[in-house]
Amino acid sequence: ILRGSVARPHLKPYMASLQLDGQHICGGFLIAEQWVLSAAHCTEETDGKLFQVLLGAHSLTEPEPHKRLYQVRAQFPHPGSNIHNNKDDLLLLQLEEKAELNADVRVLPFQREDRDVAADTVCEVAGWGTIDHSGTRPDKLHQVERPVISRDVCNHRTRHDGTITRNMMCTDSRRKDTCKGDSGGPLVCGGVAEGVVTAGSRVCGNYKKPAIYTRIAPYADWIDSVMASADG
Ligand SMILES: CC(C)CC(=O)Nc1cccc(-c2cccc(CN)c2)c1
Repeated sequence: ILRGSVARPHLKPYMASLQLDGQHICGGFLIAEQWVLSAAHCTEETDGKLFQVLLGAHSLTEPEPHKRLYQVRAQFPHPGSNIHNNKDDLLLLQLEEKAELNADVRVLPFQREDRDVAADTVCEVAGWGTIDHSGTRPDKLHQVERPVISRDVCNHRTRHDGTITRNMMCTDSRRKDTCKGDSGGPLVCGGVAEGVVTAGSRVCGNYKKPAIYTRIAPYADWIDSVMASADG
């Protein structure tokens, strides 16, 4: 998160850190006791290895009461996701067991009504992604508030030039923005997850390249079907 602030500890108890060999790679969030939602492009550099999922954390390194690293039983990238574009950039992770829910570990509801969030709505996004242009990675969770911008503005020739589909949404990226390592985290508007951070142009803090999110509502049926099929 560029030019945000340190989050209030454990006030975003749905946040997950997707890790490989103890290193934070991407964000994610708890959508059910045994399920985390993130971004499919986070698996681009994992060479087929499964993530480990850290829940209940504020600091990535310090001991905290309800912090716990969960093994992943299976990962389900959306079948339409690919490395060439941001389409269907969603990843469902089934935890090896149900997460123990408590004050620091809680499920975040996601939007099921497929209707655009109004432009200028101020939403918030959090993550352990880089916090400056030198690529400094924070130990503590950061957050930032960002206004939604309309799909038409985001698709302008000088911005994302028509690549933003109905299944995506954008927020203003002037100065304050998401960045490397924030992918997979939720865009929360009015306490509900409306979008999942995607890397898009992999540029941060440039107003010409608004932040892009995969809208969740259009994928509610896919999410439900994967959870139902794997839960048995
Ligand atoms: C395997 C993946 C972690 C590789 C990757 O995602 N790289 C990367 C590099 C630079 C910026 C970003 C990035 C992320 C989230 C939002 C944005 C845009 N604000 C950029 C992402």
